[in-house]
Amino acid sequence: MISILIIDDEVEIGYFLSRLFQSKGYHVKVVNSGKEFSEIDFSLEQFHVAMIDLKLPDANGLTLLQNLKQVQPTCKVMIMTGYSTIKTAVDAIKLGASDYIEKPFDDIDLLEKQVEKLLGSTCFSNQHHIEKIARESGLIVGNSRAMNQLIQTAAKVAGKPVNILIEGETGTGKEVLSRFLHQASDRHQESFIGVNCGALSENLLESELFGHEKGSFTGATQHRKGLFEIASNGTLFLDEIAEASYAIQVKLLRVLETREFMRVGSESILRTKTRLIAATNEDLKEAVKQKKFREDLFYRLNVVHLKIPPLRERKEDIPLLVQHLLQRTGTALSFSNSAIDLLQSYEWPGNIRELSNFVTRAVMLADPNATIIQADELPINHQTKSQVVASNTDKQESNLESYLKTWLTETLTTFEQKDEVKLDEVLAQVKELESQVGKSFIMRTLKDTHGNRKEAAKRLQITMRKLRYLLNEKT
Ligand SMILES: Nc1ncnc2c1ncn2[C@@H]1O[C@H](COP(=O)(O)OP(=O)(O)OP(=O)(O)O)[C@@H](O)[C@H]1O
Repeated sequence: MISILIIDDEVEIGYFLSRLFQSKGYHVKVVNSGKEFSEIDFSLEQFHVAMIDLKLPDANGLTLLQNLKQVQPTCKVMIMTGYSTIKTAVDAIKLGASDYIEKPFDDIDLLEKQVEKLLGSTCFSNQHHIEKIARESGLIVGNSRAMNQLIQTAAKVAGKPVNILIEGETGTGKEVLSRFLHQASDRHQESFIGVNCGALSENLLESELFGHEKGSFTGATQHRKGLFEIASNGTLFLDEIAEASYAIQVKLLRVLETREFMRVGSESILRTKTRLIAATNEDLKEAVKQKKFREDLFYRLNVVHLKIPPLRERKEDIPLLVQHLLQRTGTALSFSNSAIDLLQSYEWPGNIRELSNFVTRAVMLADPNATIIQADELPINHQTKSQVVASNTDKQESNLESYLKTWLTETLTTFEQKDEVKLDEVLAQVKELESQVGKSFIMRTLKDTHGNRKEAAKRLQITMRKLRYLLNEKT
């Protein structure tokens, strides 16, 4: 693990730097005086980079630099000085420092870059750290250039105190990416809380976000903290932000501008330090043009914009994703190369969520004695490359016909049998039919709308809530 030593008598600076570098997964040791420095056992602790303040109350930074270089010659040293002159900087560099930086730190980017540069010349790389966090967040980066670039950018902005807007079709991994951003930030030990703006009514969403006082509305029997309060030191993920009503948008804007809010039914002002990540599967800019989304809120949220490409545009990621999804089911099964080829020829309108459901079903249906799932066992009705129809067991889209036939045969057989029939079971079958028919229509429409759920719900004349319900997702 990369180790960084900070030597500074200003406790706040030590704290700030340790948070900054700990959030990158580095080990950080802070000492506040020459005395504390002399107490370090360098035979036990190896440092890759040391940041030394030139002015300490009981020691000269240049002397500490020399002492450190004697015991750990490979450690790179960055001098920090509030009284930077070319002379002291040149002196420090002559004595073995690799770089210097002026205090106060106006440009944290520059500071990070300078330290990364020093680390780059040691044996560790930032890439290693990004991969570790991605793994911990359940995010497979894959082999595509687009995803790799996206994750590099995400890693760079994760630690910055800026709002982030994630855009991507349904199931592309917006929530997974936001978890990665949280994990890669210095808030990773605080809470990460997500809320789906489309899944709650306006009143419920307001109370969920801001909390409420006892008696503020019918049913408010207790006072309740809102997510801006609960996740004050952490990250708040607002999924499907375009679904937030105009009134909620106004309230969100106020919190983002002032960091202040009030619980429903209260007049006391509360403060929040929540870091906000919003996600949308529709073009928010377009929603602004159509006056459905507030422009001022859009600009507040869109400080950093991360767009996740749909799976059909990064099919080279499918092998690694499939491997991950298989592991997630706990199976030892794998897919043959031709099976992977087949999966890569499908368009996946429901993106990784659809792929994930597909893998789970393929595992469930696999021959119990098999170790490899072959292409011809896959429930994909493969017509022409890149123009695949759909899966039988998904019972979605055009295979609806075969599902209906099977359903009808099974139901008629039950009807014709003379033994006792459990009507409840038959009715459960009818419910299943309703759900599968709904799902098929939705999947077909999602394909037509390129994954735009709102548009799909509009075309099918159902609410977003119903759409999600029929897809067996969050309600
Ligand atoms: N890069 C990825 N690596 C591994 N799994 C992923 C990745 N992206 C998405 N998934 C998986 O796909 C499923 C959908 O992901 P997620 O909920 O993050 O998508 P979403 O874009 O937020 O969906 P929605 O628009 O419906 O809210 C989850 O099971 C998630 O674990």
